[in-house]
Amino acid sequence: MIRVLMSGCNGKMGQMITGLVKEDEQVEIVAGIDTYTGISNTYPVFKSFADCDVEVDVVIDFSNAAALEGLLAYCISKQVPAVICSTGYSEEQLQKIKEASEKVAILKSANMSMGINLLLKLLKDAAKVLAPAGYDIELVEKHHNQKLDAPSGTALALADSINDALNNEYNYVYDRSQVRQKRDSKEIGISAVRAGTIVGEHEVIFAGTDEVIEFKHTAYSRSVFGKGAVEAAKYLAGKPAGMYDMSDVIAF
Ligand SMILES: NC(=O)C1=CN([C@@H]2O[C@H](COP(=O)(O)OP(=O)(O)OC[C@H]3O[C@@H](n4cnc5c(N)ncnc54)[C@H](OP(=O)(O)O)[C@@H]3O)[C@@H](O)[C@H]2O)C=CC1
Ligand SMILES: O=C(O)C1=N[C@H](C(=O)O)C[C@H](O)C1
Repeated sequence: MIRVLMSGCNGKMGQMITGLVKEDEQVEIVAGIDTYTGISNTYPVFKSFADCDVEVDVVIDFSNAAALEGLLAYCISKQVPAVICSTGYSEEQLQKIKEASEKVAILKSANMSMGINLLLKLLKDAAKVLAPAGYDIELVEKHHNQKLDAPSGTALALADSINDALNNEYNYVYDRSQVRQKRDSKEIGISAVRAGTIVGEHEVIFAGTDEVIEFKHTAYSRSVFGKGAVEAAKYLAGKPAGMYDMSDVIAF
């Protein structure tokens, strides 16, 4: 049995995974970390990583960027791999994650669904054909009204995947409200909508002269993220130090 420490266990994703692993014979949650204490679980819940004294094989984190320091310190000192699914990290925090991966196994992914991870690959091919032909690239993401960060981690990952295929020559434009000039051809526009209970929608638009191609992914349930995270935890438990992502877990 793989013993999971669920970071953010009392949040939307933490509770989704708590439900999912009840049906899984290979994985059990043996402890949780959360600042919110309004939910009672079948496992002990600690307010911080420093308080956790339960032995675990892997951490799954769906909490908040503010939890990163404690998470990395715990994983390095206990030599426990981490599946990091939270979003909204600063450049400095991303660098800390990279440095930590030299000491312990880390799998970081802003989106654990199969669909988005396939899209990350497909977009590279599309961008290599369409960008040189003069197509403009825009991304629109839509999420629920409780989401803290914008744009979504997934939107940034999709833009990075496209930009990577285009020699990283593109700049990201998040807010056009103060812009008083025409669109530059080497930009990727990224727009965010926050409304209701939308689980997650990402649309990538390649717009040329008289022709538009759109790639769209819609998550109808958080289970697509939860299932991916549990598979990632099974994959990562026992792995040596290094930086991993969902392309290591999902074979296309
Ligand atoms: N990679 C992926 O596929 C996905 C990633 N996400 C990301 O996962 C994160 C969590 O999402 P979601 O479950 O919807 O959010 P929620 O706000 O529902 O849950 C987060 C939980 O973490 C707790 N928390 C906040 N700060 C800390 C901290 N410093 N230490 C410990 N616990 C903390 C929150 O408590 P409190 O309420 O007291 O703040 C809350 O209970 C977000 O960053 C989101 O973008 C979400 C879905 C899919
Ligand atoms: O906060 C969410 O809900 C989600 N966050 C992730 C992100 O920021 O990309 C993934 C998913 O879209 C849901």
